[in-house]
Amino acid sequence: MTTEFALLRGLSDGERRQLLASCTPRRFKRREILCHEGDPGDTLHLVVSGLLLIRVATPLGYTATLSVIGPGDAFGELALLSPEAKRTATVEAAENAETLSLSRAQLTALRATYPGVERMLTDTLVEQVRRLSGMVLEALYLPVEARVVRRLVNLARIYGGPAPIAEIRLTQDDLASMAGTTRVTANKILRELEDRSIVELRRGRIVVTDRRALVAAANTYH
Ligand SMILES: Nc1ncnc2c1ncn2[C@@H]1O[C@@H]2COP(=O)(O)O[C@H]2[C@H]1O
Repeated sequence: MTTEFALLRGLSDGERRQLLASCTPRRFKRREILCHEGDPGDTLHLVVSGLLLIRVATPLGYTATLSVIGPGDAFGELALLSPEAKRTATVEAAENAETLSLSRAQLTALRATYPGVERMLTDTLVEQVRRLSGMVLEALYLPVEARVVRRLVNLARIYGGPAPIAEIRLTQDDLASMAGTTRVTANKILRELEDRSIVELRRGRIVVTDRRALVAAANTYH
């Protein structure tokens, strides 16, 4: 089955074919770093397989996991959009992964020829602004329980697809940093969910055993 890339949705079939033909297939091993925060970047990656962690250094000097991306997602577009820009995050392979990469030079050539590519880059920025303002709203106005539960719902989708049970292969530290809280608080919320038979806590992973109940719990905060 071919991966459908959200980023390429607005392109015509011809434009999409041309763009994919310019890409270079790359393979990464689990724990390999695909790019470092602060480094100059000149490659856009489309994720074909595997899951990748988006990490940043916090103002207090910790490394926080912000997000997990997987097949059909893209990363690296931000540093490409401005010539001097540095990578805004470190991207690490959570498991073996494959991407299709496109260099700045290739993208520049495609931009000059295909109008859909220019539109695609604008759409990407609009999407980033929407995502970031959503995150700010959540961080400012949702209680911590809601943030943790909503993150779990999202991660269950990424790790479990349509399956009724989702095994999220992340630590409680990762979940805590994605929800903007401490491990102690995240653990307390997870234990309450465990008491309600919604999740099971295992070493280095969180198993969502009742996704329907988890979604219902997330909806109680609307
Ligand atoms: N909060 C985030 N959620 C998802 N992806 C992100 C986030 N922050 C940065 N990225 C991606 O990580 C990439 C790191 O390199 P770039 O800054 O070029 O482009 C960045 C985005 O594609």
